[in-house]
Amino acid sequence: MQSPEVPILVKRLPHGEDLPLPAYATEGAAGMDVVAAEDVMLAPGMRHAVATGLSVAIPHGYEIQVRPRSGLAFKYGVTVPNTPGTIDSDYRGELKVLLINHGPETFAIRRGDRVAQLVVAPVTRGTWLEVGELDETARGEGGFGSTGGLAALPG
Ligand SMILES: O=c1ccn([C@H]2C[C@H](O)[C@@H](COP(=O)(O)OP(=O)(O)OP(=O)(O)O)O2)c(=O)[nH]1
Ligand SMILES: [Mg+2]
Repeated sequence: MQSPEVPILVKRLPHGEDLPLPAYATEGAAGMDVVAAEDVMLAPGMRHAVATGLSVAIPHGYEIQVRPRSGLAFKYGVTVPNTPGTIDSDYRGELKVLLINHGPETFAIRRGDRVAQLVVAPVTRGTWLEVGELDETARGEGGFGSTGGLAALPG
């Protein structure tokens, strides 16, 4: 089955003019890999908002989520601290990829490297209905491990 496609307006900024647009690496990929538009030396523990050289206009009712690439996280400890980053449909500034280096070594980002992936997603907005009492449930106020630890559930 074909996935629905959402057209997104994209503008290349001067420092991103020669770079490829974010692209799906395979037919079934959920995210488009996005490349860095700058060189960055990311020392251990440091963060950086990596330029992509792109600004976008996402249709109303959609967002773009900026997610880490698992390969960078697993091999180097380099990930997105605000994952999933949110690109609002009304944002017209440069799309940036926030990265943090949790690894022990400086991570060199070269212009053109695929640093994260962009997932286009529908947005569901809520409205508040204020009440005095909420309905009772079996869970109630239990949370944060209330159902037990890592072992399988009994039975
Ligand atoms: O990884 C990200 C996250 C955000 N943004 C841009 C697009 C987004 O629409 C805007 C605001 O993001 P967010 O709402 O997460 O940040 P905030 O700290 O709440 O800032 P603001 O007060 O501007 O909403 O910043 C990025 O370019 N990359
Ligand atoms: Mg915000």
